[in-house]
Amino acid sequence: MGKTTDFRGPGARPDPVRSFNRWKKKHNHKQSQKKQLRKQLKKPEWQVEREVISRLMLNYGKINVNEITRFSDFPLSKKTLKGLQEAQYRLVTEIQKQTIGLALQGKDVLGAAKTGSGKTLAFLVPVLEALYRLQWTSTDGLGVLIISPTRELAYQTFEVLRKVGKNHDFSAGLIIGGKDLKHEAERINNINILVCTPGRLLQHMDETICFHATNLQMLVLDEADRILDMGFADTTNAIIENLPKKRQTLLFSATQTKSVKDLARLSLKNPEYVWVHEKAKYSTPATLEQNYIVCQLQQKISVLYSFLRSHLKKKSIVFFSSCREVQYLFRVFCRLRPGISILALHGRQQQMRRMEVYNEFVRKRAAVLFATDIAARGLDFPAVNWVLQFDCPEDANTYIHRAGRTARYKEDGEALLILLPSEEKGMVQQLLQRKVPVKEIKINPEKLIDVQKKLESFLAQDQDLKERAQRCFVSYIRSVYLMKDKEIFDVSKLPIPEYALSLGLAVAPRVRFLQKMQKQPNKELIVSQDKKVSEPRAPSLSNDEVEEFRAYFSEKMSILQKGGKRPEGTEDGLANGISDEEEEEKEGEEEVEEKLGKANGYQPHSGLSTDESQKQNEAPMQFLDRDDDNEEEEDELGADFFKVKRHNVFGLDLKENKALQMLHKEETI
Ligand SMILES: Nc1ncnc2c1ncn2[C@@H]1O[C@H](COP(=O)(O)OP(=O)(O)OP(=O)(O)O)[C@@H](O)[C@H]1O
Repeated sequence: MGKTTDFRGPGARPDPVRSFNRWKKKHNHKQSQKKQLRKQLKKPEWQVEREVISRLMLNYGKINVNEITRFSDFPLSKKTLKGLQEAQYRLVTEIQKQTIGLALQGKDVLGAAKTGSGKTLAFLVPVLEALYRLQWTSTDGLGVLIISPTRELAYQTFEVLRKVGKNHDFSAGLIIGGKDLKHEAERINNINILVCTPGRLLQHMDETICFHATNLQMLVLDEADRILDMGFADTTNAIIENLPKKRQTLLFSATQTKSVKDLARLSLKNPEYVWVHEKAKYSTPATLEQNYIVCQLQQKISVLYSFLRSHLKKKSIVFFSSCREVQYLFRVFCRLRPGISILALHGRQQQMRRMEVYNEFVRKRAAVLFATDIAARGLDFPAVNWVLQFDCPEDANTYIHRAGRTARYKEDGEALLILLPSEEKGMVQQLLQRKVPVKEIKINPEKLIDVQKKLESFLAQDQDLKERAQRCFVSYIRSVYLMKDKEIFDVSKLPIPEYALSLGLAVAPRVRFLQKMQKQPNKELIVSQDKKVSEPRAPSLSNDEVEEFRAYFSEKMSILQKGGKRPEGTEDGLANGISDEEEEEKEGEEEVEEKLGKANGYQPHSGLSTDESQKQNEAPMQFLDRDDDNEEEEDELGADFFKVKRHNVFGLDLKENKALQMLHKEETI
C-alpha cells in the first residue's frame, strides 16, 4: 500500500483507512505470535529443550575467557545456573573461568590450581552440562564417572553435586566402599553420575556382573596427584582400560608432578593444559601465613598442648603421620582437657564414624581435629583458622595439601609446621624450591606448658592407655623409618628414650629394627657389585624385614581381593580380645597403608568396628567442657603462645629464613 498524506487540520476525524491499516498490522502480529505459541505448545518438551540446547551450543564457540566474570556469562542451562545461584555461587574463580569454557567445547582438560581455588565446580558444571546437552535420562545408564582419591573427598564432591545439580533430573550415586558390595551392585546401574574411589570402582568392574560403562561420556579424575601418591596408579590404569575410548576426560590436581603428567598422557587426548598459578610467586594461597618452629621430639606434645591452650576459640587441624599417634594423642588430650572440643579422623575408623566426625567438625565454630593424611587433600572444611603439622610431611606436596585445608576461597589462614632439628634443613629447602614461603619462628620457653608428668600419671593408672602409648611410639618410629627421603628422615637421629618419656612411658618399647641398627652404629655402607663403597645412606630394610612387610601385605590383600571384609570388631583391638601380637600386625598394616600407599589399589579400610561399639569407646571422651579450675593459671600462661602474625610475641625476633630471602631475590631478578 502507498503512502497517504493527511491535509486536514487538528480536531479533524482520523483517517479510517490509516486506522484500519494500523489495526491490521497489530492484529497480524498478534495472530502470528499466537500461531507460534500454539506450534510451540504442540512441540514435545524434549524438542523445545533441543532448540534451547542448540542455541547454547552455538554460543560455545563464542566463549571469550576475558569477558567472563560470572557463571551466567557462560552459555549454561537454566537448571545449572539456578542450582549455582541457589548455592550462592555467582562469580567464577580463575580456574573455573579458564576451564569451564574448554570443557563445554568438548575438549580434554588438565586443570591445575592452588588448594581451595574452586576446582570442584570447574568440573561439576561441565559434567551437568554434558548430560543436559545429551538429554540424558535414567535409562541411558552411566554417563559420567568422577574418581576421587579418598572416601571423604568423594562424599564432599557428591554433596556439592547434589546441591548444584538439584534442578536436573539425573541420578547421582556415591560408591566408596565401607558398605555392602551387593547393596551397591543392585543400584549401580541406575546411576547417571557416579562419584567413587578407585579401589571400590575396580572391585565393581571385576565383580559386579551387570556393571558396565559402555555409554560413558565423561571421566573426571579429581585430585589426580593424590590418586597417584596413594598408589592407585595401576588401579586407575585398569579402570581407564575398561572405559570406552571415545569420551571426554577432565583431570584436576593441586600440584603438577611428573606422575600427573604421565597419567594425563595415558588418559587424555590432545588436552588443554590450564595451570592458573604457573607464574604465581608462591604455590600456596596468598592469604595463607606460613611458619615453622624447630623443637626436640620430646617437646612436641607440650608444644601442641600449649598451642591449643592459647587457641581455644579457633578451628584447627593437626596432622600426624600415623593412625596410632592420632588414637593415643586424641585420648591423652581429651584427658588433659585443654578446654576445646577435640575430634579425631583417621583410616582405622569405620566409615560411618569418619563421616560423623567430618560433619561434626564442619559444624563446629571452635574445635581441633587430630588427623592423618586422609584429611590432607581436597577436603573442604569451612573456616579453618590453623593447620598444624605435628609430624613433618613426607614431601613438599603433602605439605601444600595439608596447609591448603585453611585459607580457602579468599579466606585467611595460618599454617605451622613443627620440625625436628634433623628435619629442618632438608624440608625447608624442599619447601622453598616448591615456592612455599615459610618463615621460622621461635617458641617462647616461658609459655611452654610441660605435660609429661601428667601423661606419666595417666599411664600409671591406665594399662590400656599405656599400651596405646607403646603402639604410638612404635608407630611413629616406624613411620620415620619408612620415609623415602633419607636426607630429611633419619631414624638414627631420633632421641628414642626421651621420646618414650615424653609419651608418658618409663621405658622405651622394643623396636626390632632399631635394635638391629644399634648393633651396627655406623650407618650402612652400600657395597655395589663391583665392590666399590658408595655414599653412606640412612638404614634401609633388611631382606627379613622386606619379607615381613610383604607377608602382611599379601595376607591383607588376599582377604580384600577375595572381596572379603576384615573381621568385624571394635576399633580397639584389645577391647575385642585381639592379642598384642595381632594388634602389632594390624598396626604394621596401617602404617604400610598410610605410608606406602595401597599396593593393589583396593581400599583397605573396610572398617574394623561396628558403629555402636565405636561410639561406646569414644563418645565419653569426645567433647570437653572448657571450664577447669585447675587450668586457669595455664590459660593465662598460654595466652599469646603462638600469635605468629604479631611481632615479637615470643620475646625473640622473627627470623626470616635466609633461603627465603634468596627466593625473594630470585624472583625480583
Ligand atoms: N565461584 C565460587 N564462588 C564462591 N565460592 C566458591 C566458588 N568456587 C568455589 N568456592 C568455594 O571455595 C572453596 C574451595 O573450593 P574447592 O573445594 O572446589 O577447592 P579445590 O581447588 O578443589 O581445593 P583442593 O585442591 O584443596 O581440593 C569451597 O568452600 C567452595 O564452596
